[in-house]
Amino acid sequence: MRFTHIALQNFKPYEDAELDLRDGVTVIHGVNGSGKSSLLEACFFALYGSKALDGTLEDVVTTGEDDAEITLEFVHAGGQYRIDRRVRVSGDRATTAKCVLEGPDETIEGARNVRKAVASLLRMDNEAFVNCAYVQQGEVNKLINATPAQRQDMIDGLLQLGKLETYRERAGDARLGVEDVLTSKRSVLEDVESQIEAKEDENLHSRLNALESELSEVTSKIERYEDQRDKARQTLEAAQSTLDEHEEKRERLAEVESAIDELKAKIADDETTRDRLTERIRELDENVDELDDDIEAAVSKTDLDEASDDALAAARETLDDREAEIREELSEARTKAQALTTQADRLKERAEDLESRAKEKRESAEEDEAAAGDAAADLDELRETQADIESSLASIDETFEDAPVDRGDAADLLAERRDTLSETRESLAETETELKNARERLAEARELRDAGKCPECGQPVDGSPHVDAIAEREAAVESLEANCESLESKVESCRSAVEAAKQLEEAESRAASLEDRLSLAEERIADREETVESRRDAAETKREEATELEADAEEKREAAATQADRAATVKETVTALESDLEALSDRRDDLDRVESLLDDREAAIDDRDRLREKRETLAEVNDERREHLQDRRDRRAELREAVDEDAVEDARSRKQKAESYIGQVESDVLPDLREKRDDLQSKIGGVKADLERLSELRERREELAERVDALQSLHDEVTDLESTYGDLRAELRQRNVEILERMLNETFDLVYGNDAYSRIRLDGEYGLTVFQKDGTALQPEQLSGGERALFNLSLRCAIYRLLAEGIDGAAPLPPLILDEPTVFLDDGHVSRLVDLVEEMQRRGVKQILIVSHDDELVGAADDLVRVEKNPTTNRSSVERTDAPDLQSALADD
Ligand SMILES: Nc1ncnc2c1ncn2[C@@H]1O[C@H](COP(=O)(O)OP(=O)(O)OP(=O)(O)O)[C@@H](O)[C@H]1O
Ligand SMILES: [Zn+2]
Repeated sequence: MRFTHIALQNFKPYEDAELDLRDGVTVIHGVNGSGKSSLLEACFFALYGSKALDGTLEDVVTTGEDDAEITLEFVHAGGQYRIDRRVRVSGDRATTAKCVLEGPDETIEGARNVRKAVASLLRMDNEAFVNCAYVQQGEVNKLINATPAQRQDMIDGLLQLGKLETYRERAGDARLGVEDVLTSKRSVLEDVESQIEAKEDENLHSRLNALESELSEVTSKIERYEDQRDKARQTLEAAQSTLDEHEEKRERLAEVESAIDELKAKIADDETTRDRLTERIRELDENVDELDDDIEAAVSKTDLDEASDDALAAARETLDDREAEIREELSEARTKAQALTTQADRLKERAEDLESRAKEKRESAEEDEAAAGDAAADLDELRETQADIESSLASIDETFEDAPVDRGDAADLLAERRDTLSETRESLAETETELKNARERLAEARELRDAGKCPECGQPVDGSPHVDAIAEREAAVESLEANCESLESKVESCRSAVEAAKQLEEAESRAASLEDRLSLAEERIADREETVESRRDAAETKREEATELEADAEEKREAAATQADRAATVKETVTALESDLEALSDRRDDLDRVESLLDDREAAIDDRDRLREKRETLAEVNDERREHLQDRRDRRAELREAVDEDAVEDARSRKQKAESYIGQVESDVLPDLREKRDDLQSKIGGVKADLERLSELRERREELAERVDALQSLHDEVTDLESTYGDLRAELRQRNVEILERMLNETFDLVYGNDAYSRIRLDGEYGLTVFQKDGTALQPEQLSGGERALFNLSLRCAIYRLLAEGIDGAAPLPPLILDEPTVFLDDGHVSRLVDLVEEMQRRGVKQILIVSHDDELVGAADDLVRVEKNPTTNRSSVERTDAPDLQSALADD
């Protein structure tokens, strides 16, 4: 197995690192803390995950980062493999977010699964890996200080000898299991044997014979008694049938007698009924006579010729015709009365409607009249207002007769005069300023002159060439003062002119508003005049309309009265016709009475005839009954003779005797015998079952004996197997111990080469002893630090070789990894270490990874890898230094 590539991201000090690993010796170098050990740890972690860590999972993630990723590629047994792991930190916990092993045949996911797969590929778990292939920094004493038992476990584990122990234990378990079964089967067999003995002691066959002969005796007794009993039953039955026969005859006699009684009673009954019928017939005859009288009286009330159905029908037809006529007339009269009443009502309604409309018109006329009155009053007021406004306007117009402008131009005049006033004021102000300046200049000139200087230029002067200047300035002042005065008076006159124009303007605007009011008043006057006229006209028209409507209403009322009168006349006709109908109904009632009397009479006659017939029938029936009665009496005489009392007595005593015999046999003798028989039968059944059980037990004994023999031989085999596994392991271990001891001695000689020690002994229990030349034994712990380091290296390399040779290339071992192996070594021993590395290579170790600063080891490298840490970012990087540059790289170091 060889690593081919490792890639890291945020693993411990690494930010982003990638490295191809090749065959041969790779030396990783760099200063302390640059990240060399971390690179090896990364390989180990990639293979085994958290189990490969001393610390916790979050330690592998670069402090301050959330994710770390590690990818390791390797070849193994000719296949390419790749492991990807990602660790994620969240909060203060880290978890494996991804873990995948891609192999040539399958892809495995999940940290546990990947770890198991790696352990089975390499045939070593993480512990075995550090014990064999990966010599960690500072772990010099681990194997030296271990107890022999720990060493034994470790080396047995690496050599898979532990499996033989497992098999031996399993064989042991199997042996114990077989022993358990064997013991229990044996005790069952003993139990069965003692049961057989007990059964054989019981003499089962002779007991069976005795019981069977007793049973046959009892059975024949039972048969005899049952025979006797059956005979008694026959006797009993014969007696019983004699008794039954007599009983039946007696019953029949009783029946005949009661039939005779019944017949007699019925005959008497029917005779009574016949008497009653005769009486009833007589009553009905009388009833018919009475009805005849009634019919005659009823007919006389009608105009019937005779009391017959035909005469009745004819009379009814006449009545029906008459009724039809009356009803027709009646319906006509009713319709007409209804029509007239309706007309009268309508006319009355119409008259009322017209009257109310006339009333409305009159009321409306009143309202119009009142409105006209109001308008007329308004009109008076408005005319007064009009006159007032007109006189005000006239007085304003008078004002304008003397004015410089006409009404309408006063506003313009005012504006014009105001402009003139302000212009004049401006001129005045300018002139005043000029005057002030002139006065100042005059004063200056006078001061200069008084100081004897030129008033013009201020230079001292002789004579008075500039006196003229002062006179000019005085004249200017005077003229300006005169201008001021005239302007002031002009301002005054302008101001009063403005005042006058203002008054005119005010009068003008007042006149405008008066004119507006005047035109408004005129409009309203016109409006009121129109209202007065139109409302008065309207009132007149409405009154005329009202008069017309009232006349119309009067007419309608008269027409209504006429129709009401005519309706009353027709209603009288209706009443008369209705009383005619009533009279007809009376006559119909008379006819009904005659008819019902005729019906009664017919019914009475029918009744009488029916009763007569019934009376006849009864007489016939009674005659028949009397004949039957005679028959029954004859039969009774016969039956009385047939009953024989002596025979009955004899049968009775025979029956009694038979009954008592049967009772005794059935209730005492037979049950006893049967019980005895059942008891015997069940005893025989018991003995037979015992015999069967005995033969079963004998069969079971055979089976058990066979099974016990088989278990015994199985037990012997399993015991053999158990001891074979134990022997085999001891033998193999002994062989391995011998080889390991040889290899250890070879390696130790190679790396130490000191004359003080003669050899190292590894005993069967993996105890280690070092012998000095003089034969004194030393424990490895007693060696010096450097010696222990060399001893440890020798032991590791020996184990590695043992495995590599023992496994015979079937599963090539992982690379040999040494972290700082030179720490305790002096220069001479470093050279020997180089020899050891070369020797290992010669012996077929394909890939060796060494972390070291040592120049000599660096020199022995096929490949040199340099690890550096950026001092500012504190992140490590890794770089391969190719062989040609090796020397120069070393020179810099
Ligand atoms: N989780 C982490 N995040 C960042 N840096 C870390 C982390 N864990 C360790 N380191 C840093 O990595 C460095 C340790 O690296 P390592 O032990 O590989 O150094 P080394 O080159 O083997 O040193 P030496 O020669 O002293 O053995 C230390 O500087 C440490 O601060
Ligand atoms: Zn280190």
